[in-house]
Amino acid sequence: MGINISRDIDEIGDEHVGTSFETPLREDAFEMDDELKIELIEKHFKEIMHVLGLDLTDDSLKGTPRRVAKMYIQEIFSGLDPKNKPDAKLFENKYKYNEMLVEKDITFFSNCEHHFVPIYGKAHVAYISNGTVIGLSKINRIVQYFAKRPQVQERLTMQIGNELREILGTDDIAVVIDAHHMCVSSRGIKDVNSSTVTSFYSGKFEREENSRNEFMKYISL
Ligand SMILES: Nc1nc2c(ncn2[C@@H]2O[C@H](COP(=O)(O)OP(=O)(O)OP(=O)(O)O)[C@@H](O)[C@H]2O)c(=O)[nH]1
Ligand SMILES: [Zn+2]
Repeated sequence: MGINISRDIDEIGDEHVGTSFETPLREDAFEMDDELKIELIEKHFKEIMHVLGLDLTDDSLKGTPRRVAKMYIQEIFSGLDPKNKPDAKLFENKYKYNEMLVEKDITFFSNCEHHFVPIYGKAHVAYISNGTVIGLSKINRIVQYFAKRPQVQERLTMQIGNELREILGTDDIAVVIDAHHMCVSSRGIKDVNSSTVTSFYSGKFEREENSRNEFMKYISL
């Protein structure tokens, strides 16, 4: 495929201003297949290591550019590609369970889009059924899918909330994320104790303090 990555990077420019909670992606982001992406990242990561002065003939280092490239595409940034989006298995709410369902302490690992170092923490999610029920593990999978992108925590929170709202066909969704940013702890200000809390409330969770308080009680933040 004749994709010139240097040209593509130059064309991004400085003007891109995100207007929503969508991850800012180039329009042709999915024209490259995974193998080509891995080859290109390998090539460019090799150059970064070379510039750092590392000896790429060293036994332990020579496989690193490809390892990093595979890890980016197949693991830590796999959530950029919609083909990796989890199928959400839905069931009819036969038992007429009308209270909130809370899936809490969902551990996730993401990466900060400003520094490309880890963000890790817990997501807590609640919804009130509008006739359909989602398989529990699918909630965790949705969190993991959006975490596997370069992220800011605000956007991650909103992407999870919005996806659940669409899949479940209800506005009654709550998401709280409590996370550590290694760009804050391991470099820069080097604060190892602070964490960041973000929330998404819609429907009853937005309107009714009682619903929010009940959710808070369950996740005991
Ligand atoms: N709002 C928000 N900011 C984030 C998130 N992750 C990292 N940041 C911040 O993004 C900012 C980038 O600021 P810059 O001043 O361009 O980067 P920097 O010079 O490396 O800043 P320092 O981290 O203060 O050294 C930093 O303040 C980070 O703490 C996030 O999820 N949400
Ligand atoms: Zn950062």
